Amino acid sequence: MSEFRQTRFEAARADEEVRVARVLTGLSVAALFFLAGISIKSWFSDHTGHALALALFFLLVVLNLLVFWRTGNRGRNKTGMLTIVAGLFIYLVASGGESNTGPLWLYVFPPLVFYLTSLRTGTILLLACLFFTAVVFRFPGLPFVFAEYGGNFQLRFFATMLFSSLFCYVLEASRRNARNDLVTLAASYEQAARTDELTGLANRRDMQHRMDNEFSRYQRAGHHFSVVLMDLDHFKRINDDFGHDAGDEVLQQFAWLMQSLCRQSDLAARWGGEEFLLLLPDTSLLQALTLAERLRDAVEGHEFVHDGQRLPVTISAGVCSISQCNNLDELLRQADQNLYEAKEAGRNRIAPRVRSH
Ligand SMILES: Nc1nc2c(ncn2[C@@H]2O[C@H](COP(=O)(O)OP(=O)(O)OP(=O)(O)O)[C@@H](O)[C@H]2O)c(=O)[nH]1
Repeated sequence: MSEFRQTRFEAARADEEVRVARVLTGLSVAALFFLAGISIKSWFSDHTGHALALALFFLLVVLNLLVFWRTGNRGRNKTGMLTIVAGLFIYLVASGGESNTGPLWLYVFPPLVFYLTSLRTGTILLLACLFFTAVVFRFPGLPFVFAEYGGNFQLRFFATMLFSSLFCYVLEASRRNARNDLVTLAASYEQAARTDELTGLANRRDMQHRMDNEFSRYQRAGHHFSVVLMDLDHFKRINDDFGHDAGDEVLQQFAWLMQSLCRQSDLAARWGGEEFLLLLPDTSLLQALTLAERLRDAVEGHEFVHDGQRLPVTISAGVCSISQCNNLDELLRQADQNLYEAKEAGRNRIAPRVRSH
């Protein structure tokens, strides 16, 4: 998986976590209403023990919500809620709830558990719950079991519960697959929107975005940066003399050469047809001039070959540092002016020329 796609997946996972936390808060509040309602009803139906047990679960849900609001720990909130719900279901199955209808609440568990956890953890938790239910059904004489269920109910409960669990598993698995496909698709479209198709470099839009960020960084923390605006000399002649394919190949080879000479933190972009822009973070004018000269020299020395023919390729470049300008427009204008001067001065050179350079 490419680094870009990996980042997108991580961002999607983070979004999902926030969404799940929001849904979980909603579910917790809904659970509070249900627990309070049934607890009050049980109290007035003289099922005091059941009413108190539900009130205890009510308090646990409140406590879990308060801890979450205080700490913002989503993982603990999820584990807390799952533990409470599992505890509630164990209690309902073992006690029978009101009129032995307790196990019916277990149907809520499969969708909840698959939504909140991974498919694997969900399956394990669900199997554990079903195992506990089977023990309660099979051994009604155990000390913690207060309910006895008929054979018919047991059979139907297990059959429907298994079907519901399988169905929830399949639904959740396909939801996750669809989400992953969407993230992959979105990542590839996003990458395409930021990349120049021919050279694979960043395109103008992406470069503009990165320069905006770099300029904010400069304003905030004073981190200097420089740009190198480059243009292939007499590129039209290459197209005219050797064909458009030869021109394309030169652009690709030049892009490769440029990237091989840059640092990982630098950004190389195709700025226009045969114009390229290098963004050099934390780089002074002198350092940028040195890099530009190295690149010019490398291009001059590189053998650009197409169909066995050597192509005459050189570049001119205009260099500028943000320390000389007030804003990005001025920076680009100055780099362009310097490039123009390099062309005027005879091409295959860098401007401005400095003594030490
Ligand atoms: N093969 C190819 N050519 C391109 C591409 N984009 C722009 N060009 C060509 O680049 C040439 C640029 O020509 P000019 O603007 O006259 O510049 P130049 O010939 O490089 O001359 P100077 O810049 O003055 O040195 C044009 O012929 C465009 O058609 C591309 O993607 N592929």
